[in-house]
Amino acid sequence: MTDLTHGNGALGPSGNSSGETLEELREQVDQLNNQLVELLSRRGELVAQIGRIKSSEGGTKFYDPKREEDQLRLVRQANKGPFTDAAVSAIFKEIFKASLDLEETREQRKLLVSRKKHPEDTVLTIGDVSIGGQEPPVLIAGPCAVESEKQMDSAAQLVAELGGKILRGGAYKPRTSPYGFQGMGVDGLKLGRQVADRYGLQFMTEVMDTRDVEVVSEYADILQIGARNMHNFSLLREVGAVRKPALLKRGLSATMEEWLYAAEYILSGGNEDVIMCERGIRTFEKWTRNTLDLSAVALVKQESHLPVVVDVTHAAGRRDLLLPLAKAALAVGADGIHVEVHPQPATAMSDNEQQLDFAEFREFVAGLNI
Ligand SMILES: O=C(O)C(=O)C[C@]1(C(=O)O)C=C[C@@H](O)C=C1
Repeated sequence: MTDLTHGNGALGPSGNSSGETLEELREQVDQLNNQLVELLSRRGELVAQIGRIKSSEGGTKFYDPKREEDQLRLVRQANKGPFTDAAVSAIFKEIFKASLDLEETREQRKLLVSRKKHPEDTVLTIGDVSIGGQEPPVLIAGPCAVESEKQMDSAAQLVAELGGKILRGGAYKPRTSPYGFQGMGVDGLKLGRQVADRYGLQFMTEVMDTRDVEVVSEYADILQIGARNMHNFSLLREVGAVRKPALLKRGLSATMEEWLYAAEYILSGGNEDVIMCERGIRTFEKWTRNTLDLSAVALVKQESHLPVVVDVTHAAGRRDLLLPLAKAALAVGADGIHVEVHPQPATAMSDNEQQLDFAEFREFVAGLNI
């Protein structure tokens, strides 16, 4: 039925063609409402049975868009007015939504990232490194970008010497300018892998594109998802489909809820090994590049069972704040610290304002005492 007019066209301004009074008409409407509620209850009971069948077959996904579309088609065919097809469809969509709520139990509606679903801390084991729970905090360090064998080798040697466990280094760089250094790509992945193995470290590197998830997984121990990609749901799904731990940075302006939902994308794909990484958020403050949100660290640790680390390098964008921020992060319960170190920050191909040189890194680690 297609009716684009508004109102009850056939009736004159005085309204009533049957001669019934307002009260009589309202009484009939009340009776019909009762019948509609009764029909809705019967429908609800049937749908709840459908839900039980789906659960008993091991299903966790109750939403079935095709079934809803088929029903909407039949409903539109049956519609003889006066409501428009669009109006009837909207009513049925609400019914489907309420029906879905009936099918999913409270338990099933809890997020996988939530402590309500998983009360114990998740402790990730990556090679010989454990992160989360009561494990001592882990140091993740290395250059912003993989630039050369010499640069990576010297950084990795120092990271290992000072007790770092995870070597970082970007082979694909998300740069503000398309003319900035974009990273060494696969050659950078190979270099990072070789050097990490040489010093007994795990290798973490960023994956930016769904098309690279496979090759990055081949060389890296941890897939980093950068802040700018936290909302890239295709990438999150792709990382959810692999069996490699992922470090998920919080988006520049993401709320804690959005950040946790982003992690939920990965967990719901079957990849349960996610590390949350707070790296500062955009605020009105200009003296720091970002504002480190320590409450997010404490709160996400309360709400979620996943390990949380803090990237102090990007949090403030200033070397002089790295140590106090790292100490504060550990004090509120962070499971690790992420920091960038480069043999010659001044000539680094990216982030030369923020990376520590070797002497500063030694001082930082000594001060941190982890
Ligand atoms: O038929 C189903 O599979 C149902 O789950 C029932 C129902 C419905 O209300 O009709 C509910 C939600 C689904 O998205 C599709 C249909």
